[in-house]
Amino acid sequence: MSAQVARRVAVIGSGSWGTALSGLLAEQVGEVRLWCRSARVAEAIGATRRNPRHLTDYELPSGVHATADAAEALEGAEAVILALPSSYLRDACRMISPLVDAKAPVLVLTKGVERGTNELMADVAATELGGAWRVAVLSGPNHAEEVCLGKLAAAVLAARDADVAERLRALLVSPSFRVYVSEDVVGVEVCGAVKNVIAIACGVAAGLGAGDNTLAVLMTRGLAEIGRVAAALGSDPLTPMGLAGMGDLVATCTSEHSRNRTFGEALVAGETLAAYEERTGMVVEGARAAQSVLALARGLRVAAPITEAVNAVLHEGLPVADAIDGLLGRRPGEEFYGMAFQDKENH
Ligand SMILES: NC(=O)C1=CN([C@@H]2O[C@H](COP(=O)(O)OP(=O)(O)OC[C@H]3O[C@@H](n4cnc5c(N)ncnc54)[C@H](OP(=O)(O)O)[C@@H]3O)[C@@H](O)[C@H]2O)C=CC1
Ligand SMILES: O=C(CO)COP(=O)(O)O
Repeated sequence: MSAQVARRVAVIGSGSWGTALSGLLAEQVGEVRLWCRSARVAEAIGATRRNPRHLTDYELPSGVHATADAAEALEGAEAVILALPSSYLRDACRMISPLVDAKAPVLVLTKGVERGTNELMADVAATELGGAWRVAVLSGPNHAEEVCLGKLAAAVLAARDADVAERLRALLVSPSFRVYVSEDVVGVEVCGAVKNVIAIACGVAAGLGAGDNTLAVLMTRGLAEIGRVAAALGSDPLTPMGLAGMGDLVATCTSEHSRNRTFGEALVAGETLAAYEERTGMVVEGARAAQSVLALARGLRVAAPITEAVNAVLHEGLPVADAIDGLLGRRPGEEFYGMAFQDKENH
């Protein structure tokens, strides 16, 4: 890879974000090879320059070459971008592992915590592809629907190795996409996973007719929840205040583009998770993260009441009204209990 750009990078996953990011990368990179799960999708992109399943109005630049052949996608790739839902990340990493250059930096776009292991996505990628030093994560208020239109957005790219961060940042920066860097991989990942759960709660509240004050309370107490989990994992207390935390929380909890928020609204209207995902063809990561974030929080002995309520509604059959009663029945105490600067016994 040259100091600024690469000749070729691979994007693994052709959902909304993999599609939009491929277009963004094509501004800096000679060739972007986009791996699609389905040969039909790859062929359609080749023939029409459009992804038939996601962002269907978006015309991909000619520098993006779609293929369903993982070996072709990864051949000569100087960097690898993983744009898959959390449920499929480990299997996909295992599938591509023999094909990835051992020195290529790996950027994870997935926002979630793996179910069962409660591992963060960068850890899954590092285990399966080798080398935590070369694995970075990107997070922030980045709805694909807006990024592909060139509407101004910003993200934080976190890596343990400053050189890896700079090499990956150079691939992505553009006049419409600002990329900041951080060393706090864990904090950035916690923000991205937990905000999706809070966005479902906001969608439920909005669907029930909640006012702006209520939604602001949910977001702020959601940020406290993010902060407690992140602090308990030893991450930088400032990270939740940044693009991956507050920035993405606000975008996801308020945007019409958010699957998590609109799923919350659909749930109140009577739609199931399976029906929503089937209808939209997209993932609601917060529904999965509700379980794994709760398990993580319990293991760390930190309170995550909103996550607990969302999990109980989605996975334990608790009626929404009872979940709300449970949240409102909690006594409001110290605003910042359980944060880094407080005694851990207060969690
Ligand atoms: N969309 C966005 O704006 C953003 C998304 N993210 C994160 O990026 C990650 C990817 O999300 P996104 O691009 O939106 O995905 P989408 O919700 O748009 O699409 C779902 C993706 O999952 C794929 N898929 C479905 N079943 C399988 C399977 N069995 N094995 C492998 N892949 C499968 C689909 O493939 P197919 O197309 O063939 O059906 C499709 O690519 C998520 O973690 C999300 O939170 C992060 C920032 C922004
Ligand atoms: O992470 C995202 C925007 O930054 C996408 O959020 P949703 O998955 O809720 O659409």
